[in-house]
Amino acid sequence: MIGTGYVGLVTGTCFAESGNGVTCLDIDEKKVAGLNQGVIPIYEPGLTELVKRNHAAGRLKFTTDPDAAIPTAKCVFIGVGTPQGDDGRANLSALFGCVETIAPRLAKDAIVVIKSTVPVGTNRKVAARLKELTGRDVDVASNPEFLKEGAAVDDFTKPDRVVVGTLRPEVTEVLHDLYRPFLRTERPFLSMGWESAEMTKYVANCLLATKISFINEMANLCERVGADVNSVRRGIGHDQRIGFSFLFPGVGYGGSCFPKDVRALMRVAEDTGVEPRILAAVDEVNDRQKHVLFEKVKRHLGDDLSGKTVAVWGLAFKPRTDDIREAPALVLIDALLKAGATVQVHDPVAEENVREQYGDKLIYGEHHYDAARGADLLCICTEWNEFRNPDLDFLKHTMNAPVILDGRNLFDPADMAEAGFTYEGIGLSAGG
Ligand SMILES: NC(=O)c1ccc[n+]([C@@H]2O[C@H](COP(=O)([O-])OP(=O)(O)OC[C@H]3O[C@@H](n4cnc5c(N)ncnc54)[C@H](O)[C@@H]3O)[C@@H](O)[C@H]2O)c1
Ligand SMILES: O=c1ccn([C@@H]2O[C@H](COP(=O)(O)OP(=O)(O)O[C@H]3O[C@H](CO)[C@@H](O)[C@H](O)[C@H]3O)[C@@H](O)[C@H]2O)c(=O)[nH]1
Repeated sequence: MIGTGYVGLVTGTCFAESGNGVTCLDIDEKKVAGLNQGVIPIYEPGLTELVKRNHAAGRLKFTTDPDAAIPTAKCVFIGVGTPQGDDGRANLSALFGCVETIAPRLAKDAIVVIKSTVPVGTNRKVAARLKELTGRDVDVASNPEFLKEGAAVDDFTKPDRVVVGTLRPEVTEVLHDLYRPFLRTERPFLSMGWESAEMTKYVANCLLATKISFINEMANLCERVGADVNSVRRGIGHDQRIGFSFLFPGVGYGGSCFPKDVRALMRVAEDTGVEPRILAAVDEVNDRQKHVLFEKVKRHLGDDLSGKTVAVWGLAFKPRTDDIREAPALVLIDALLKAGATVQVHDPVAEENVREQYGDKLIYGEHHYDAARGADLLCICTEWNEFRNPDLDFLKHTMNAPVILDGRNLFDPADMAEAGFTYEGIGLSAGG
């Protein structure tokens, strides 16, 4: 397994858990040294125990040495990052770097499996490059990953479906066998061509992102017309054609996937002469949504925030992860700092990552109540469970003013008014 990030470490560990011998290869020496000592570089529920158990059992190894990982492998999974490049396209330099590394070391019948999210055409290019480098046809399979951070182990071991794109049925069979332990209870294993598998990953993410931007736009509209988006959600969600999932309004989607994948598919569309109108709107609505809380802050405290203290609860792009890539909270924090505010923050697990980026520009509360102490206003950016039932009386008396701007709609406006708070969510109305 090449790459020990969210996808690589979870995939490698879960394959080891189902009885396979897995060697994880990464270029990050610190990460690999840590993993060999049981230090898990990311926060992901349930992962630490699995890594430690399989490492101790000798089924899961970590190395920076390609010679220790590649020559004996029957399948070589590539799960390195494919971040957004300068022009919005996916940057595939790490992926093709791996191809150069593995080519001279590949066993004769090894299958190369691309797990990273890659634009259409990439598997074909990888196969062509491997042929140039090895002088033979190497089996290449597309196997996009659909796990969510914060629920990665669960998603991997109980997938809604597994998608593989291959050229040969024999390759499909090897991957089917590998995934069989996770496919009991009739979970589908879907085999298709390279291009379809590559597109499936982008289409899934872009549709989910579209739902979020759509409901965010509707929430903003609800606010203007005095409707309540939660009531509207109930009103539409029971229609089985619509459903309830992924229609929670908020401060915009973040993370290492949706933002970059929407933009990468836009570039693919443009490159092939299709104008990506919906994708462009999804991206633009999301960028704007990340500023909605700051606009609300200014309405409450004015444009100049010097001398004001603003608290921010939740820094990760979603709960149960320490990942702050493209996190909406950071857009808010940047705007608050620029306007002169003192910013006091708390996140149950992402604080260390934020500290690396912001240092002493922020005040870090050990507890969420510490971050709110003395604040003129509290913003909520991530729906961590521990934020859902605060001691409102305590909060009211320790804040400088009882004002909450809730980017995740954790509370009922009527309850908050009764508790003596000025409270605004996203698209909420006191009338319900
Ligand atoms: N994070 C998710 O939830 C998620 C879910 C599904 C798919 N994906 C996709 O999976 C891929 C990986 O994402 P991630 O979040 O796990 O990335 P990540 O940034 O967390 O980890 C990538 C790892 O690859 C390593 N690496 C980079 N170049 C290398 C090389 N040449 N050899 C060995 N190791 C190398 C890095 O050191 C790092 O440890 C991306 O394409 C992403 O779009 C991510
Ligand atoms: O109703 C919703 C659902 C999500 N979000 C936001 O959307 C972002 C992404 O959330 P989520 O999808 O849960 O997390 P990711 O870990 O980014 O997972 C997505 O991206 C992965 C990487 O490609 C895919 O594998 C997953 O299937 C896909 O859900 C977060 O900022 C959430 O706050 C909302 O605002 N409203």
